[in-house]
This record gives sequence, C-alpha cells and structure tokens, in this order.
Amino acid sequence: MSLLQVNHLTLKFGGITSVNDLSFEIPEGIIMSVIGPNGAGKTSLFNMITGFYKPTSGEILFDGESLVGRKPSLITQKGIARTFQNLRLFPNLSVLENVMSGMHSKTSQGVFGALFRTRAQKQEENLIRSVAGKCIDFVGISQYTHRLAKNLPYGIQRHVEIARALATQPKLLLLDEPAAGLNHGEKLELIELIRRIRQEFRLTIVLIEHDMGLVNQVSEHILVLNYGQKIAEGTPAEVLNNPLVVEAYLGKEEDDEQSA
Ligand SMILES: Nc1ncnc2c1ncn2[C@@H]1O[C@H](COP(=O)(O)OP(=O)(O)OP(=O)(O)O)[C@@H](O)[C@H]1O
Repeated sequence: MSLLQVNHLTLKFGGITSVNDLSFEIPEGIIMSVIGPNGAGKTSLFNMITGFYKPTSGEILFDGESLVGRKPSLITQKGIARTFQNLRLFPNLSVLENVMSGMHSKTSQGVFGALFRTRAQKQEENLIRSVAGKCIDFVGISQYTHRLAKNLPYGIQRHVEIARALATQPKLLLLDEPAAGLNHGEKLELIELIRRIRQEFRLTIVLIEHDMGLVNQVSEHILVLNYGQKIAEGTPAEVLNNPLVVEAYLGKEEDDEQSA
C-alpha cells in the first residue's frame, strides 16, 4: 500500500513552473531517492509535502488524507519529518535542546503549562528529554549531547538534524541532501545509518541526493525529475541505464560518482 500519493502536482512561481503535473507514489517501508539536475524541483516537492509551499494545483495524500493547505506543524504531527539542505539548527542551543525543539509540535501543554510548569508539563518534558536522548544515542552522537550546535563539525550537525527529525516519531522521513559536505567515510556511515533507521523505526525514507554512488547503494526505488517533470522512475538498475536520465543528469554527475 502507498504511504504517500502525489497526483498531478504543480507549483508555479510567477512565470517559473518548478513542479509540473507530477504524479507518483511512495510505497510504505521503502528507501527511495529523488534525483535530478539543479533546479529540477526536488526541494520544491519536499516543501509542498511538508506544507512549506502550497501547490498551485494537484493533490498530496498521506495515509489517504489530503495534506494540501495544512501547516508544517500539523504535517509533522501526522507523521512526516524532514531535514533541510541548508542546516537549520539553533546554533546557540545544545544538541539535546535542538533535538527536543523538534518535538514541540507533539506536545500537548499550552501557555498555562509553560508558565506555571504544572506536574503534567514536567512529566512531559522528562519524556521529551528521554526520547531526544535515545534518538541522539541512536545516530551515534551521544558524546556531543551537551555541546552547542555551532561548535560541532559539519558531519555531526547533519546527524543532529536527523536525530531531531527522528524524535518527532515520523512514519515518513524526508532527507534533503543528507550527504552534502560529508567526506567518503562519513558517507559510508550515512548509508549504514539510513538502513538502521528504516529497520529499527520501520520508517519509509525518501532522500534527495546528488551523490550517485550513495543513491545507487541505498535506494530501492528512484524518481528522476527534470524541469519539474518526472522523466523516469524505477529500480536503480532501470533508472541509471535510462538514456533520458543519462542525458539529463548522470552524464553531468559522473565525476561525483567516481569521487563517492
Ligand atoms: N521560493 C521560490 N521562489 C521562486 N522560485 C523558486 C522558489 N523555490 C524554488 N524556486 C524555483 O523553482 C525551481 C526548482 O527549484 P528547487 O530548489 O525545487 O530545485 P532542486 O531540484 O531542489 O535544485 P537543487 O538540486 O539545486 O537543490 C528553480 O527554478 C527555482 O529557482
């Protein structure tokens, strides 16, 4: 069964059509990649799924329910979490505080609770702290728990973003260029981490990625966009041998593949 279904999705910015009549499905439990040249519409697609952009037309169904017009916080509550291409951590907060910050949309206590720290609020905060700690541990960065985000190496900051997304306990995890800026060893660790996340949390994972070596190793399904449109879809073997894909994208990325 499909966890997410996209039907005839279009996004326009004035004269620019960033996503053009796009339809596809994400089967539950899969690790899938969205690839395509710069400006192909990949991040715009993530932004529509997570409620940051409102589609010009079309439909997005998550577990059969429409997401169009919903706020990002509600979409997080429904079970979709993401990381960002450009990291969006709070630089002056600790790793723990950053990961806990991702969970506020799941909490039930309102202004009264926040002001007077009721017993329920304290219990809830303890629970959040404990879940956040487990996620930090799971991604393998517990030694950095109390360090400020701004003082951490880039690769560790990327792990903090993933821990923050996991802490919201999603069903669908969207990773926007998770390997960007990572060295070869860190990329291998990332592949391992993505597989462990799927196995341990039984998640569906979709990544946008330019690193063809990583895409090829980790993906069970690939969707290829070019100028906002789907030009190919299938297994890595099917997609990576498709002449349209080679022409649109892979030819340009051969160097990256060799360096991965
Ligand atoms: N907020 C915006 N305002 C205007 N145009 C936008 C906006 N966001 C995206 N676009 C345009 O939509 C098109 C698709 O951009 P998008 O960032 O989705 O591509 P992408 O495939 O993620 O590219 P990259 O691989 O470089 O990140 C581009 O032409 C971009 O300039």
